[in-house]
Amino acid sequence: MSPVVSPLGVPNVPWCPSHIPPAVPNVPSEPIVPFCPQCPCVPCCPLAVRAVPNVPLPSPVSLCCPCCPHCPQCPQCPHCPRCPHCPCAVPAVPSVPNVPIVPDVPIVPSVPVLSLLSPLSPLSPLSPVSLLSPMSPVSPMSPLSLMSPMSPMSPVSPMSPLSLMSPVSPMSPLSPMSPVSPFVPIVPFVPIVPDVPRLAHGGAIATLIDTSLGTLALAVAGRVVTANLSIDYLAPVPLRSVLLLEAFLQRRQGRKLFLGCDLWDAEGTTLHAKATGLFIQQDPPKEAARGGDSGR
Ligand SMILES: CCCCCCCCCCCC(=O)SCCNC(=O)CCNC(=O)[C@H](O)C(C)(C)COP(=O)(O)OP(=O)(O)OC[C@H]1O[C@@H](n2cnc3c(N)ncnc32)[C@H](O)[C@@H]1OP(=O)(O)O
Repeated sequence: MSPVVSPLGVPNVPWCPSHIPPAVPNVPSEPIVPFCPQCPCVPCCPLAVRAVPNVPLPSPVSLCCPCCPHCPQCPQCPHCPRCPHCPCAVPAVPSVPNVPIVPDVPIVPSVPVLSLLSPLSPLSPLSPVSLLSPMSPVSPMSPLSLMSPMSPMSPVSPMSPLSLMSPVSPMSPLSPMSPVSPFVPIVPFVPIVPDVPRLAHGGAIATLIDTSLGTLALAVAGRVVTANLSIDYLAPVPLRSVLLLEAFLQRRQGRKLFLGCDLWDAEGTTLHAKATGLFIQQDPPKEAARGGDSGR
């Protein structure tokens, strides 16, 4: 009997009985199916986010399954984040009023495993790093998600696609005048290839940090670009780990926003990285803003 080979060339990956097998040479025509790259089912798809035991389920939830019509029938997928029967599905996020939407903020390109959703931003589901409004459908292929718990140490649901909100006042926009604006997403990294122990790529972590800090800067000052980003990688980040990123505005000088963040494991016990970033406000024009403070 030939070894089962997945579409990604990984042998011995469990098959999903709910899926119709593609025509693969030398694969027996038994009622077993290689994992489906379109299916986020936990046991059979490397793109899935593993369920974390003892994590309270978000409530209320909005249920959707935009990408995989087979998931609802799949008995092996009780924790599929996109399955209508899964209580771990995307939590409903109320709209955030009076937050400026900046549609043309440059998006950091091309980290294929990242997709970031923000309640502040319009839908961009096809971007490698995409922004979703809270009322928008979830990017179906998003294997990376961020979620805001109510406090940095609270239990989190790694199954939820990203929402970025202030943990202090999740329903309120960040105050532009606030000296510190904490900002706590949760980030599960998942591998493209299953069951291969690897570490998260430093560039992916940098993208995560840049985007998270940029989102905070955007919430504070509108359209911004990154001028400087400095990261200390303190401990490796295993794939499939769930992370907690806490970002804060350190100070603001005219158009310049100095931000910092700490990247923890989900329990808040291991500090994986620390970073600082300088973001430059693009609006208003710099000459008008130079009426404020200066200094590097
Ligand atoms: C899921 C949701 C996602 C949502 C995601 C949303 C957020 C996305 C965040 C990602 C954003 C990016 O990655 S953007 C892509 C990467 N970044 C870029 O491409 C930026 C390229 N660089 C530039 O465009 C420019 O150099 C700027 C804008 C940074 C600065 O040019 P400028 O506008 O002419 O301003 P300029 O006068 O030179 O500088 C303004 C002040 O900043 C200081 N300054 C400028 N650069 C630096 C620097 N590297 N280090 C220190 N200080 C600096 C200057 O001394 C000056 O201080 P003083 O004299 O006033 O005191």
